[in-house]
Amino acid sequence: MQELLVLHHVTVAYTTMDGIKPVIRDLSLKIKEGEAIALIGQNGCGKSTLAHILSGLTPISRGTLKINPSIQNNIQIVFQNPDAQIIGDTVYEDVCFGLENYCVDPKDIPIRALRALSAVGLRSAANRPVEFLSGGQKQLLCIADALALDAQVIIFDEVTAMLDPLSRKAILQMVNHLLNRGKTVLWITQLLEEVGHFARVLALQSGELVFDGTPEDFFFSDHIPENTPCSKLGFVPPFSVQLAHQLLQLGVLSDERPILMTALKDAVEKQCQSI
Ligand SMILES: Nc1ncnc2c1ncn2[C@@H]1O[C@H](COP(=O)(O)OP(=O)(O)OP(=O)(O)O)[C@@H](O)[C@H]1O
Repeated sequence: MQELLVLHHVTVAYTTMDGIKPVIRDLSLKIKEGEAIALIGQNGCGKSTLAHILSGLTPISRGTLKINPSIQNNIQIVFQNPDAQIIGDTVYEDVCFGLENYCVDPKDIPIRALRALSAVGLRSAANRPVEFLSGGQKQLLCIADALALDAQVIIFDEVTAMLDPLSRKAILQMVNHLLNRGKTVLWITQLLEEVGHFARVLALQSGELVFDGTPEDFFFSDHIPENTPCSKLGFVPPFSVQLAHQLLQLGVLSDERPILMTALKDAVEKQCQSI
């Protein structure tokens, strides 16, 4: 798979009243076509800043960012705060706004807008004024805006924070669908149980990339839970991972490394069947 985004020793610093404050420190990273990446880290560690660098919204102070020409103007970001990106008066107008800005053929706009709204469950709210939407519905609308533009790379910045469990599940299924269509997804989250939906996990700490690997290695690289990168870096693993570690220690599981609750259930069922 070709490299789409390459960060080479990137530093971003802001001038504050206390002097120059680096928020991304000497970070190198390659993102390839079709990758499914979860980005985690505590509040203020620089996740959104990294997302803004990758989407060209934040200039870098030092280092380089190479964007593959095939994705120039084809990276979309869904922001943490939906009010920061909603422009239209109605739900339908908001999706159309982005399409018009990207000079999409006017005859294709209604089809693409309504298809994107259907994908997030807002088709029936197309004519509703945006101020009548709940916070979670506004977030779904922002996701529809990005879907309508059919971007090659989509960055989701903590988009499930305001969503109920069913909407969260639906969005994660939609992300899976995007990945199956070859899209590249960077999923920023504070919810470690979501990491199991992705193939690669990046962890940031004070602007530094402190882990880059598979979720399995992040949660299970050592059979002692306290020695895994997850615990050593101060993250609390999701309940399913904590339970899996206990079952591994008890010998109920042998070498499985389930992260999602569904995977844990499957692993336990398999063991039960073999008894
Ligand atoms: N324009 C700015 N000027 C000065 N400091 C900034 C600016 N934007 C962000 N910061 C600082 O950069 C740091 C990283 O912010 P960022 O929003 O990237 O963190 P985050 O990991 O996304 O946090 P959260 O999980 O709370 O959203 C924070 O300390 C923040 O205060």
